[in-house]
Amino acid sequence: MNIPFTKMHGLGNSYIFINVFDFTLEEEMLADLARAVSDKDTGIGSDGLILIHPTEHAEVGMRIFNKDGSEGKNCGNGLRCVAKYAYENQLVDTKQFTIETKAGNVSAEVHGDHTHVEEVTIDMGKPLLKRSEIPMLGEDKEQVVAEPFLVGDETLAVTTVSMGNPHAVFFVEGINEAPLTTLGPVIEKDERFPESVNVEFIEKVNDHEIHFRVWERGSGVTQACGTGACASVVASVLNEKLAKGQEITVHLAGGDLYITWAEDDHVWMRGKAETTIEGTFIRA
Ligand SMILES: N[C@H](CCC[C@H](N)C(=O)O)C(=O)O
Repeated sequence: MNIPFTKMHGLGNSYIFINVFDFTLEEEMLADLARAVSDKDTGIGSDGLILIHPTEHAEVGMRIFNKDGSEGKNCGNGLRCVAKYAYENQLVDTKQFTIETKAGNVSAEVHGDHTHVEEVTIDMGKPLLKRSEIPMLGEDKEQVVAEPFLVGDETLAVTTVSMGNPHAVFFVEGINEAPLTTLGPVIEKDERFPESVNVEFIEKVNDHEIHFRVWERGSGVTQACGTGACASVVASVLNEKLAKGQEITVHLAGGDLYITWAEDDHVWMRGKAETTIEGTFIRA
């Protein structure tokens, strides 16, 4: 089976995009296909697979699959790439449009023209903050903010935020020493998170900047995570480290995202999206 694809990334968080407006993929092959295209040796190499699909609920739809084949419900870097692709390939004819995700619709605005979109702004909607909405097990209380979290022989302080997908955010001193590859995979699969969890370690730089590193559910260490950057700004405001209504520069390994948790509770994300490869994946 010859499958046309486009490889794109948001700050180095790369996905293989397949436009299924005019190309049919069977549902039962998607998890295996995500694993296959993501493999750097036998596939194309990426953090996962994203389908760009028609929908009656928005101008365009996005489904995201992680490197391990699991399906996520939202993807900030993926959304910016989908918006770029949709406008450049004239799936949409306006610069502002909606994109359907498994977590609901978001609004996108592309910056550029039909020949090249440089940057995209997404209204990611409102974060979900109740323990049961993350979801996270434990006594049901309004929010999980700086809650003691025993992992191994360490007691960390966890703040949880959902952007339609679950995030566990931890503040560290010295981002380059964050226990990303040691505690990341352990926390990801911790039984307190029945749907697993994306794990972020962040460090405040000043009132307008944070450093950010991520261990992603189903993909491991990635260069960037848009929903994680949104969750990290929300967590920082909840911990009174940053102020609501301010644009925050989030320094991710792959570059900077500009995130604002607005007074109306909507989270805004602005950043680049880039295309690197167009080709055909040959699937036995
Ligand atoms: N990299 C994505 C997040 C993928 C989330 C996925 N790992 C999951 O929730 O299972 C982003 O830019 O938001």
